[in-house]
Amino acid sequence: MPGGDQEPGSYYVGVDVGTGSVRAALVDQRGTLLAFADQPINQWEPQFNHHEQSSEDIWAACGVVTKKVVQGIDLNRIRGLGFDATCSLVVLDKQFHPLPVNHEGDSHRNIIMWLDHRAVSQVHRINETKHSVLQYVGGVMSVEMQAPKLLWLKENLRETCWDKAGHFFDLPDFLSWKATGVPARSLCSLVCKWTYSAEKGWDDSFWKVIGLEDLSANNYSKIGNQVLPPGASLGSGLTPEAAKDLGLPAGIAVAASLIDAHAGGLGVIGADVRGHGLACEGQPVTSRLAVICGTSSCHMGISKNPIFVPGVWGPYFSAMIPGFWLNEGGQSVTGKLIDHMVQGHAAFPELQAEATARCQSVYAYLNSHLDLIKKAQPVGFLTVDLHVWPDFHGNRSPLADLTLKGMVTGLTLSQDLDDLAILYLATVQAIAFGTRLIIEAMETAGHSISTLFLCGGLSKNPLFVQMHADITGLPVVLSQEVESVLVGAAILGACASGDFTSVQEAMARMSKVGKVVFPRHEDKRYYDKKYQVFLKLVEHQKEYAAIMKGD
Ligand SMILES: Nc1ncnc2c1ncn2[C@@H]1O[C@H](COP(=O)(O)OP(=O)(O)O)[C@@H](O)[C@H]1O
Ligand SMILES: O=C(CO)[C@H](O)[C@H](O)COP(=O)(O)O
Repeated sequence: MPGGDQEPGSYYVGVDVGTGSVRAALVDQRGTLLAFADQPINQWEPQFNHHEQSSEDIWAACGVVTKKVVQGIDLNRIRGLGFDATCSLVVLDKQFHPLPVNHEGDSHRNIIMWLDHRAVSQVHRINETKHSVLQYVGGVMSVEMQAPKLLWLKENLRETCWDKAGHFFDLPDFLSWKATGVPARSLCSLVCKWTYSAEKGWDDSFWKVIGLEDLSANNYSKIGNQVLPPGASLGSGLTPEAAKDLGLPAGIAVAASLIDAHAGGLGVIGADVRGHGLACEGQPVTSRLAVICGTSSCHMGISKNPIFVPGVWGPYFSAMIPGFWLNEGGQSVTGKLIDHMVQGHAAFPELQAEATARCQSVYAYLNSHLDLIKKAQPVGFLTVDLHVWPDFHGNRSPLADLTLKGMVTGLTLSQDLDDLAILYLATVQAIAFGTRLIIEAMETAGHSISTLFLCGGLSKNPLFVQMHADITGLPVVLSQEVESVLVGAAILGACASGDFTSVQEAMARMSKVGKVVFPRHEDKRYYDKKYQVFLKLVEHQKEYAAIMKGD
């Protein structure tokens, strides 16, 4: 029933595998979430900067959440299933069994997570080649992409992993393979993380020059030779075995997947904004920037023609929305950084006790505490002499420098709750200044952005949202459904089912504006000054590094 005129009551299941948990939702054809469930997933950090997960654990968690969201409903109404996930590297042997990605030989831990920075030496050597594929990742390959991780495995775990490996999957593609038995890869993962070109396919010379020419054997069968656009229907749909694991009907359509940030983009960027007084109303969708803020933040901007933004990933053709080029800016740790700052503070136990006593999250408690201590001034002004540089895990965009570190200036001897709240505020502001820096880089290169569309766990934090509006000077749109990434995954399932003729049509029907947060222009002068300090911080950090390198 193309054209969105399907019978009332058609449902789609979206599954979102984030860094910390797996979420599922049952979504109707208007994009409304009818049921939601989540389940935490394990992470291991056997050494500093090594982060691992288990594909078996993750698949089991998928089954827990999908079974919950379809409880009590007529399963015959479910027409499609879509997955999104973090861009982590899954390693399987020739029989599709997990292989260890660690020196301990623990094959349960067969995923190198996206935020793993073990392959620093490998990525330096890859960047030194100056190969032309690097133009399409902002000029510098990130240690978080798959090529350096593959090279690390070859150089460090040759016998236990590399020689035995039969299949290297991006996590979103692992999930769609597990569901259907079809080892096809999504254009999204291969273009964004594996140097595949939508127009030219794999580049043999790249894999050869970095020492991984063995991957080109059998027409790249280990890393993917069947490539489908996100939302395309896979094989004969959900296999009976996977149907049992997930508690869903066998044979329902399963879509080629998306990386989680890209699913968030799909879930928010196409909404009808009429009547909200936004500058993007009546303007091309290219004036919108989707910002997906979870453990990390990803800044997804699209264009009709390729735009090369130094230090910002892409341009990637058709990797998120078919027919559009995508630039993806990012900050490697945002939610993780806020949690790190808050949980590491001496007053954290007191904060936890206070928040628990009021049945609030620690963030809600901190936000109301800041309102108490701000007195007559705007809350953001509490950080007049406290400034943070947020790159505790290197800079992804636009500086593309993984050696950068976090900085805080303005510390005192105070260890009380006020001190914790103000440090938390300065951290949230630093993340928003990072977004401003990314937007400026994108605009200098040719983007013209008038409106932000935020989603992900951090968009549940009103302070985080207001600071993004105030510091960028742009209005922030929040979706009607807080779990917009899951709407994006469900849009994939809806497309695979054939209920919509295109991703664009499904986006227009299923993503909806909820709330709009406008910037407080009266505070602009203050934030401009803080931004000047922000830029000085990184300049000074580079000077310190140069001094320490000198004789
Ligand atoms: N209710 C909330 N209020 C404020 N911040 C939140 C809330 N829920 C989650 N967060 C923040 O969002 C981050 C996790 O976002 P999420 O989208 O769940 O991550 P991921 O997709 O990476 O697993 C946490 O690190 C936390 O800082
Ligand atoms: O690289 C990314 C997208 O291209 C993301 O940062 C990565 O997938 C992790 O996402 P999240 O912060 O939602 O867990």
